[in-house]
Amino acid sequence: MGRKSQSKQSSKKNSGKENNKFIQQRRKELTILVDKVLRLTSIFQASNYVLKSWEHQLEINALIKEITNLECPQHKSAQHNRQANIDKYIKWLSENGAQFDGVEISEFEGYELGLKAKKDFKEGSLILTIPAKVMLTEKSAKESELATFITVDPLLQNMPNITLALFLLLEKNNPESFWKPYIDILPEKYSTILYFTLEEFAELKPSPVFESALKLYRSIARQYAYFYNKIHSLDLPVLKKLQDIFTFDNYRWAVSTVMTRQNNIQLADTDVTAFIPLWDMCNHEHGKITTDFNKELDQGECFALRDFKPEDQIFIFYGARPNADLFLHNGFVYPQNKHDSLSLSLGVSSSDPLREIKLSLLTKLGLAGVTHYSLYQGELPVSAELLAFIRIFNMNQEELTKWSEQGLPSDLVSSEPSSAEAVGADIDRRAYTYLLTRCVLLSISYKKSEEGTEETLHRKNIKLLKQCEVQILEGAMKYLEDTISKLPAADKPK
Ligand SMILES: C[S@@+](CC[C@H](N)C(=O)[O-])C[C@H]1O[C@@H](n2cnc3c(N)ncnc32)[C@H](O)[C@@H]1O
Repeated sequence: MGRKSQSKQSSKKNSGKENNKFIQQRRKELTILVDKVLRLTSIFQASNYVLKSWEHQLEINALIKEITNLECPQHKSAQHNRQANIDKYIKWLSENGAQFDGVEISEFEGYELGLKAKKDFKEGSLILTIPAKVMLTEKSAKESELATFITVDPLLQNMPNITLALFLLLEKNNPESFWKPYIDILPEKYSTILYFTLEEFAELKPSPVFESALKLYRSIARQYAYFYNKIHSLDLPVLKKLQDIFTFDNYRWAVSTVMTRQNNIQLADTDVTAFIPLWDMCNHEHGKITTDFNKELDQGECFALRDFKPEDQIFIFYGARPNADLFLHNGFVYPQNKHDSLSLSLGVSSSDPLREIKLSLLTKLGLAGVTHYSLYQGELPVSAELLAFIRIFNMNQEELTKWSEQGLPSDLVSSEPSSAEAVGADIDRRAYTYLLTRCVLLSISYKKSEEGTEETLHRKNIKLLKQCEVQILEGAMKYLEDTISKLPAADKPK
């Protein structure tokens, strides 16, 4: 061997050593950061936690930023063009028995991809059939090499959505994956809150979704830290495969894919979390559930929720879910949402001298542990539970004693005229006026809230969400004013 090639080899060896040293150093730094995330996200969430949650978020965000800086240079996935992968996807679906005659995948402004009708579909007619074999499910995960980890991990045993996210990551990294054509048409990133900047989180205020979003982010950061530790400490071949691909960025992608696309299907009498290809290309509109799993034919079936004409976008109904839920878990807001509601945080203060008796009445009605009540969009904004709470909250000692003497004071949880009569206009006037004041103050706080100027998809969604919440408040204020004005004149003082 010549001197030149010897020195080449030794310099290669040296650079290999350097590289190893660098990787080890990076691992060490990551382990320290991940431990900090785990500790921060495990802090007991006391009742005054809300006050601290923002400070907490700042700390967690700073750590995650350091983590992604260390992780990402090596593992940034190459940009991919979804459109370019559609043909292969369609071929794979056809070859595996999916039926979708008269339907094509197309881009729609404001929706990314969706399904387009190429022929007439009458309401109730069959649009798609998707055989179980192309579905990527928690069952597929349990039958894969991931099973060795699932059986020893308590979190995975109880959380099929996380199992599915880890399985998706493994399959994404497997060039031979049966689901490769499916995985290749998935979005590269999402508009879920896992992709929000700190400024965007802050702009959510005063929406109650602000707290839920921080909570969700903390929970995913905690999961990431938990699995990072497991993946780098347990001696399982499948975890070795995950070591290089399990980054925060990849985990939030996998979790967001699950959040925005998962479905539940009944396989052999058990509920299974699944990705259903093509079906999950349908965007949401108001309607009814028209998708089902046909056990006999072992396939998912999707029927038209209304008439669709050629060139129309084909929508499905994602279920009766408020915008807060769609925003948090699906990364969009549906302004015409007939199932929208606003969550109000209400409780009896620890300094209230009538706290005990109020709590005991709430307990009788099964409302003792309830900390949030819904205000609905539409004609009847006050739920029965909210009405019961505001009635009890506004009672005096004498009224509380009287209502406590009844076995089950069910009239309190009803807005029927006979119940309203039993409760009396005095209590209801105080109750409705209290709620009206709450709504007025809340709606003022929305007007004062700050908004960013840059119009990103995240900001568009935040703005829409807050507009929908203000609409619910305005509807409720109108309803409450009307209701108060129709109450019988005040009872004469005794
Ligand atoms: C099951 S996927 C539907 C296909 C998706 N558009 C795509 O490009 O892959 C659900 C996602 O589609 C988008 N989406 C669905 N319905 C929507 C709607 N009514 N308005 C805006 N975006 C919607 C949201 O990003 C949501 O997370």
